[in-house]
Amino acid sequence: MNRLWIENGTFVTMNEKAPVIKGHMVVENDRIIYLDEEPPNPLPEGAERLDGRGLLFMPGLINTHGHAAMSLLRGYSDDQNLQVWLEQKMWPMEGKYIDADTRWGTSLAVIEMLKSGTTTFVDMYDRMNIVAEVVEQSGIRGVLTRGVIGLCPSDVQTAKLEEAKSFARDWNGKADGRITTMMSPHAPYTCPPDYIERIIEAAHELNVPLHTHMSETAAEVQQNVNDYGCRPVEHLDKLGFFSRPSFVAHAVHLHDEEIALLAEKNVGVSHNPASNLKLASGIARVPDLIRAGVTVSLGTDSAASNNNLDLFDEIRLAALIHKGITGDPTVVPAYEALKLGTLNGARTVWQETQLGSLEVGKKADFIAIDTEQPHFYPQTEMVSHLVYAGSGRDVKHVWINGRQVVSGGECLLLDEAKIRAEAQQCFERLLER
Ligand SMILES: N[C@@H](CCSC[C@H]1O[C@@H](n2cnc3c(=O)[nH]cnc32)[C@H](O)[C@@H]1O)C(=O)O
Ligand SMILES: [Zn+2]
Repeated sequence: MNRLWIENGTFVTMNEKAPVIKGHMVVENDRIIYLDEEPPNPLPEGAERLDGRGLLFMPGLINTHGHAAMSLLRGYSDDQNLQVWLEQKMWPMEGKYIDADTRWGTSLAVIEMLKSGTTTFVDMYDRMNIVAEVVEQSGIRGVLTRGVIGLCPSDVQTAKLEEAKSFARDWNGKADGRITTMMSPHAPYTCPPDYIERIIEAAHELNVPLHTHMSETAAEVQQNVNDYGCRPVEHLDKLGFFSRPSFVAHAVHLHDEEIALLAEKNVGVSHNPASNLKLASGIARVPDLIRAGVTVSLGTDSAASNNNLDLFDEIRLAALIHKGITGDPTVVPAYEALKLGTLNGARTVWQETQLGSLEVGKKADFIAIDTEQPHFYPQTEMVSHLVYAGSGRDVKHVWINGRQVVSGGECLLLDEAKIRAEAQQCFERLLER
């Protein structure tokens, strides 16, 4: 049995009953078994002890949308809109990817996420067996899905669908339960309606949730109206997408009725503010979504449209841009922003009972922030400091499923120098290929 006793720490729990606790936490194997102001009594036998002074402990961040392997394309195409970026820049390069690119691109993304405090990430990509292997090895938690683009002959569509099904079936619950799977049409504009229906049917068959990109740009919404006579929300609803547990990425361009429908059907929204700003897609109606009762969480999208995978940036952006665009400084206050990156992420990926807050009985997925730095002083409103002054660079230690995966800012289970070197080489070879 493994026990860890953290003494005299500050815990931002994200549990509304006791949001900040100065005290002690005990982890046994993969779970939190004690969290209180008083020291545990009796003292946990044989526990490793950690002096929590100067550290702030909080739940690991949950990144609910991304494409990890695209980190190889960081900086490859900046300052373009989605359509040009995707069709003229990303797809041609991704078409040249080989297994090694996915492996080292994903590994690069995973070390970046771990070191900046993300303990669970959603990944929609291809060659997902490789992604799952990286997840297995790195200790991170992944909600993984083989996204499919259906702009191809029907035999290729079928082959991709079968690959996505096998992946979802084979890897669900693997890596000590750290991996769960979903099915995903890439987007309504890249998958014909009958293909989306087949994907939904497969999700029913396998009993897994659904994920997709939706209403990211105004142009995409207009195209949907031209092609199918309705906007993407209605389109997906008619196809039966929301009949399964599901969440969508972006949801930037929404009418009131669409927000109401997402709330009614319990569809989560992964808000990706940096990616949406950089590709000039727009700004999602986050305060309205929250007010309507939609579960909003945060995603980085890929490093090719962000350009980093530090979820603290998304938290800060979510807290700032909606104030700016609504003219109301009370929207998305600090605690709410932090909740989007933690508890709401857990809710979005259907793991709210296990993740997203520090509570007895939940999984031990948590991070330690080094608060002995000028930007955390005076040490008063620590939630405010985390959101408005903090960043992923302040993360010192990370535990996932009770296992320490980052110590003193270094990944314990992955060779960071090798990953950086391999990623560099992969990119150079991609350019030559
Ligand atoms: N290559 C697969 C699809 C993989 S899903 C991941 C896809 O999402 C694309 N992608 C990444 N970011 C975004 C975004 O913000 N909006 C739409 N697509 C994106 C990315 O370029 C990649 O092609 C196939 O052909 O079936
Ligand atoms: Zn995306």
